Amino acid sequence: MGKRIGLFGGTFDPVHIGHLRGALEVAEQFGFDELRLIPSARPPHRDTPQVSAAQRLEMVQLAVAGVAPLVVDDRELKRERPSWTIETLESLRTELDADDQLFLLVGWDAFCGLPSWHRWSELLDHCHILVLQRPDADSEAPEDLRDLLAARSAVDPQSLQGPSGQIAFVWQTPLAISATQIRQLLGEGRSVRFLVPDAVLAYIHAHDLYRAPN
Ligand SMILES: Nc1ncnc2c1ncn2[C@@H]1O[C@H](COP(=O)(O)OP(=O)(O)OP(=O)(O)O)[C@@H](O)[C@H]1O
Ligand SMILES: O=C(O)c1ccc[n+]([C@@H]2O[C@H](COP(=O)([O-])O)[C@@H](O)[C@H]2O)c1
Repeated sequence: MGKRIGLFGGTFDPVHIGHLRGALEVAEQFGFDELRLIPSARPPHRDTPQVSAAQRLEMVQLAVAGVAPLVVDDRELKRERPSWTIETLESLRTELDADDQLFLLVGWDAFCGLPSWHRWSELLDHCHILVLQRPDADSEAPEDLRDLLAARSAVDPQSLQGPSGQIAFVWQTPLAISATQIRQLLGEGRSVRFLVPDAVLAYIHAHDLYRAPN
């Protein structure tokens, strides 16, 4: 039987417990052999992050060290172009067996933007998509996703068959935490303890990240 591999891409500016708790819960529900967190080097649809890709990567590495099955995949940092997910999937597929199942985790807000992703109609050729709820997000799917949802949604997330091709909505503890909130708190000189792992907190302070310019 093929492996079950989860993928969770993000800007992770910085990684926080909304990402980490969701990732771990989904990994347990789906029995993933591994769940790869993939920091974007150059996120396609947003301004350049405040913190370098290398530092965002280091924070993700600190956050998941020793927390199986979460691991870090740094392939997007090695590409000299926007971090398009379709290219990440294509590159992963060249390393895997044909029957390995890939599950791309995306938060609801990211999922709603799917039709604007590079070559988006090809994504499901390579993976299943698992959508994580975000308590702070709107609940209506955009018009241009309705046909896809009607054709590809699985009623029971545990019933996803084959290496790719379906969409499922998954439950995880709702945590209304965002990296934006964390950057804002730090910019105001306030604490982000318990919103990020202690090792990430220590890294942020050691490198003086996200402080408002004097
Ligand atoms: N609290 C959360 N619960 C569930 N999914 C989340 C949560 N925070 C982020 N995500 C998802 O994680 C992925 C990466 O998110 P990202 O790194 O942009 O974090 P963010 O908190 O949304 O950042 P920002 O506030 O800077 O936009 C996206 O698919 C996003 O929807
Ligand atoms: O491939 C694309 O065109 C694309 C467009 C927007 C976002 N993504 C990916 O979606 C993930 C979440 O993005 P973000 O901006 O919310 O951190 C991250 O892995 C991005 O690389 C991908």
